Amino acid sequence: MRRVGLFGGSFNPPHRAHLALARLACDVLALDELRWLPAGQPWQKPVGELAAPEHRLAMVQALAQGEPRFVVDNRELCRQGPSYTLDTVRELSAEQPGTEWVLLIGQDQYARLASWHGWRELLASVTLAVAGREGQAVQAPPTLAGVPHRCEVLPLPQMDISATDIRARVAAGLPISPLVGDAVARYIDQHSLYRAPPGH
Ligand SMILES: Nc1ncnc2c1ncn2[C@@H]1O[C@H](COP(=O)(O)OP(=O)(O)OP(=O)(O)O)[C@@H](O)[C@H]1O
Ligand SMILES: O=C(O)c1ccc[n+]([C@@H]2O[C@H](COP(=O)([O-])O)[C@@H](O)[C@H]2O)c1
Repeated sequence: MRRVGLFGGSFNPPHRAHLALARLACDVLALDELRWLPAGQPWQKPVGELAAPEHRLAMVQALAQGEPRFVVDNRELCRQGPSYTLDTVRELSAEQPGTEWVLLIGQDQYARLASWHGWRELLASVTLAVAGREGQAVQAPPTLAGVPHRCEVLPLPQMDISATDIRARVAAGLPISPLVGDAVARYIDQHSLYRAPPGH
């Protein structure tokens, strides 16, 4: 059976921890393909400083280029309304029956999974692959106690990188290439993204 990784995010902007997580998942989980899925409306994120869909798509393409197993999928950017992962999994399952779907998330999202739209059906439809984040080891949250689900742990070394911090650094005029790579840093600079201080 084909095993395909699904990696959704606001990617505002995408950064090196995302890339490390995606590469690690491909190798450790022997994925046939990994699909990057930038979210159109990440409905649980505070609105405001979200770069336009075309910018986030271009940055993901820049970060993900050159890896044969990576596919950048823009379906959530094209869809109206809140981006629900369950909608995407349903669509993909209809397009590619007989595929095992592996959903990549960080521990921060695992902890909140029971707040996602249709989370019980989602958990029945995918295998989770979870990476620890900011010192938080992978741990099933109490809200999922007693809920059967498949979960693999991704042994990602701790990477203290967040898109929030990167946006703050851009606004403060600090360098970000080590955090996002040269191509994404150049894109952000050329399109004057994230220059206003957060909250403005
Ligand atoms: N440093 C990291 N280590 C492990 N997982 C991460 C890391 N950064 C992001 N992720 C995971 O990648 C996915 C997409 O993340 P997202 O695009 O929201 O980036 P972010 O850095 O968390 O953004 P923001 O700071 O704006 O909240 C989420 O599942 C998140 O948990
Ligand atoms: O489906 C949902 O209800 C849902 C709720 C919260 C987050 N998600 C997805 O989880 C991924 C990471 O989200 P975020 O907010 O950390 O960028 C992204 O693909 C979101 O669409 C999905």
